[in-house]
Amino acid sequence: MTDQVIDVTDLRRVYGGGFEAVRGISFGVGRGELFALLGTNGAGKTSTVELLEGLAAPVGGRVRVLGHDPYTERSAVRPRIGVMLQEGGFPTELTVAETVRMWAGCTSGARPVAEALEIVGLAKRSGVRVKQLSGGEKRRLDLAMALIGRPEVLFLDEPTTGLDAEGRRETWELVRELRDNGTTVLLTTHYLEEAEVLADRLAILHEGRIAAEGRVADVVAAQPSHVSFELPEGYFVGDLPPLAELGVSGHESEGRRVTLRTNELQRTATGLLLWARDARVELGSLDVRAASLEEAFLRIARTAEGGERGETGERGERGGSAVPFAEKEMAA
Ligand SMILES: Nc1ncnc2c1ncn2[C@@H]1O[C@H](COP(=O)(O)OP(=O)(O)OP(=O)(O)O)[C@@H](O)[C@H]1O
Repeated sequence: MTDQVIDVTDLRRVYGGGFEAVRGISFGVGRGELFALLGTNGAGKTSTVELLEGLAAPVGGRVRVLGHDPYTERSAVRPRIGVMLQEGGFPTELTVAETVRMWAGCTSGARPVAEALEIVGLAKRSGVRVKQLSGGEKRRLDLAMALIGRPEVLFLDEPTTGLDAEGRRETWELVRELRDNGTTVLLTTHYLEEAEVLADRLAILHEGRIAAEGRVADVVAAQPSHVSFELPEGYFVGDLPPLAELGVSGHESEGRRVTLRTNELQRTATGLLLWARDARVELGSLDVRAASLEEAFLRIARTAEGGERGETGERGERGGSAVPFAEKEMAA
């Protein structure tokens, strides 16, 4: 008996017209873990999650949720999972309490309605019609529905879209509590900060493939840091010390603006500043920036669009590697 609650191997999904939306992805999510699926638009997040929820059958590969095939063994899986969709689409004339009660009536072992509303902070709005709720309150109602059956696994599809900063933070707090109480959570989101704050591990999907996967810190650590600056009139990149000696792994320059990429930020920044001091060079708009998840994400998107100048843009190993792309070796 393994504690792998979601187990995906070489999963593939092809739509009617022959379009391959999911191109052989593999990942696992352990019990009580919060796993985030990030991706550029059209990367295949929803297509993947629908396979995990058992809404469609894959054309290839294997999915197991709680040890079962969610499509062919739907009745074994469905009562144990909760799904929060992007658009709940509930009748808007019913009140909040009526809506949850209706849903609870279709769910075995449902929580009491009042408890579900209390969890999502809608207790005081129970008598209000759904059409009168704010966008954020509607999202919380969607979450109440997903929680009604005390799910072991919770699928959250863009749970904070449309929420203001406070609403987003409240939802994060709630999701964290659920995870801390043992619920396994699979989250898709466009908000990098959301993944950074919540996820134990994440995968970045691009064009149906996993471009990077791992703990947030590992995905970030696989990215280079940047030092950018403007050289004074009459200076060029060639006037800098040999870049390899500064620990630089790649660079771009446009006019006098230079950006250095490095996995040794302190060495690069120190070497550059010592050179500038000794050469009496004033570096303009100096910006020293450590790697971030946003950088990892943008880099995947940019490289896929044709590659950054001066880079090879090779893909790293799929699934399990936190290293998305190889850096071009710098010639000294
Ligand atoms: N029913 C369908 N028929 C054909 N192609 C589809 C269908 N649904 C989705 N696609 C295509 O599959 C690809 C992946 O779509 P999907 O909705 O899974 O991406 P996503 O990562 O969830 O995107 P987004 O972040 O924009 O919601 C897209 O190119 C999309 O146009």
